[in-house]
Amino acid sequence: MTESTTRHGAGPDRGTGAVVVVAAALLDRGRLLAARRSAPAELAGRWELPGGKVEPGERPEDALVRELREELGVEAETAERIPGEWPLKPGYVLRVWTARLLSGEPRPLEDHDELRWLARDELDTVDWLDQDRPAVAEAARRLPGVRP
Ligand SMILES: Nc1nc2c([nH]c(=O)n2[C@H]2C[C@H](O)[C@@H](COP(=O)(O)OP(=O)(O)OP(=O)(O)O)O2)c(=O)[nH]1
Repeated sequence: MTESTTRHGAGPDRGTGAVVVVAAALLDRGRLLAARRSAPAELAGRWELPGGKVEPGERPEDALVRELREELGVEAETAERIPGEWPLKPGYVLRVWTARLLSGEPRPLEDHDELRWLARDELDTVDWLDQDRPAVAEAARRLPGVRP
């Protein structure tokens, strides 16, 4: 483990050395949850999939359930890993799972100041972080299509 990953408390991926950020395509009633970041300054105001860094020794799916509990105050379960891995800032990669709500209504408790449930035809209405756009496009394929 490098000094920087120790300092941040996040676990590097054993294969690549990159810190894995796990994020949820939380799907409910045909919509996807988008979350607006409140910090850090360079990301504030942009929208993302809720999640966070995997801690050392933690399974990614467990990290995601924990992050959704901490950030949104909900119980959720992961469903399907969305194939692929997307680079974030140097040394960080994003992996995404679809997730289902088990209980609670998401609230922006940490890291976010607004949440929105978006249907497939509404996904372009928020300003996604550039690095999230490919993952969001993949997640969108799991949403029901627009009705004619
Ligand atoms: N959660 C999340 N983070 C993302 C996304 N896209 C993206 O670039 N990031 C960046 C923002 C942060 O630099 C990093 C994740 O950090 P975080 O602040 O959400 O993680 P965390 O909850 O574990 O935070 P902390 O313990 O460091 O406070 O990845 C995304 O879709 N979801």
